[in-house]
Amino acid sequence: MRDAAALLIEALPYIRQYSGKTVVIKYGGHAMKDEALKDSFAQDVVLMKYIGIHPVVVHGGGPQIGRMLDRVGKKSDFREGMRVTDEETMDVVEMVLAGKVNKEIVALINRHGGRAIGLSGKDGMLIEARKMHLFKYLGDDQPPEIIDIGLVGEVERVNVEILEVLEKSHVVPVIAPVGVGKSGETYNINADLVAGKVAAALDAEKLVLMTDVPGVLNAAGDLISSLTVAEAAELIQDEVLKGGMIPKVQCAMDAVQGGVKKVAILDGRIPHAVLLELFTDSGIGTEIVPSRPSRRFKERKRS
Ligand SMILES: Nc1ncnc2c1ncn2[C@@H]1O[C@H](COP(=O)(O)OP(=O)(O)O)[C@@H](O)[C@H]1O
Ligand SMILES: CC(=O)N[C@@H](CCC(=O)OP(=O)(O)O)C(=O)O
Repeated sequence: MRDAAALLIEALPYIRQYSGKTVVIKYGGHAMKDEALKDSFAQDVVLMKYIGIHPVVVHGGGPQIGRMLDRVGKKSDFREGMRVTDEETMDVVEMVLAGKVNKEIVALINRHGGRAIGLSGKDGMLIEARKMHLFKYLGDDQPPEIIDIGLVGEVERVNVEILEVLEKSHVVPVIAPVGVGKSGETYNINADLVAGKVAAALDAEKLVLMTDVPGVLNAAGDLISSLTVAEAAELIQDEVLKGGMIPKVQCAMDAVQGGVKKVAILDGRIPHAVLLELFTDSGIGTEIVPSRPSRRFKERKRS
């Protein structure tokens, strides 16, 4: 009993810090595997809202899209963590993200006593997007090769009006990473990138990116508990970060530089990962900070 009281008291300064503030949570497709974990995530979100924090959920659904593409006989193809998206793939992506996955998370939060509402980037023109191009470096003497990855978008603008209205209510917004272009075209956007832009547009107190590894790992596989923007850029350049971890860390860097106070990448396989990160002294996962002039970054062993 005394332990429970001590735990609540440990949480008190953090509850005071976050109460009345916005926390954006990116809920990745890989962290949605297990029913008990999904329940603990929904409980965390509901508890946050009840104690006066404004949680905003941005979800992924990469594995779910992959399974649906398999069922219709289409292969998944990725470049630098981005799904190559032709028109047929875009239809499947929108159906899975804005339909099935979004409504599943909304229902989950509501089942745990919250009031969630599902939005895609098209609702209220929430996420205005433009086509993304990837550039491949071919040497100093040549222009880079432009890689066309189809209907993949990057966020041009987040129209936060609807989110600001919801902040004043009991409703938790749950956002699917589908964007809308100037001529009404639909874009598939990496969910981490959407979460970063939404957090910056809302001037969020914290951005939490949930994934299926303990956090950012160094070349030896150890967890890096704190990472500056410059150190993160080095890890990308040295190819220590691969696949989906590249846009995740890039989004964390952008968010920090865009004014989000705190950004953490953490293990969504840990029950109540969000609460542990927000409300305990030690936190979990990797925090990304703007700079740390004098100290070397600490590393702790992956448990
Ligand atoms: N240096 C690294 N540290 C941690 N994870 C890495 C690293 N490099 C590549 N990864 C991969 O990035 C994955 C997380 O990205 P992604 O699959 O897009 O996650 P999510 O779907 O949870 O957003 C991890 O499962 C891991 O395989
Ligand atoms: C362009 C792009 O790659 N979009 C992603 C959108 C979903 C996503 O980001 O899901 P996770 O967070 O679960 O990986 C995709 O099609 O898989």
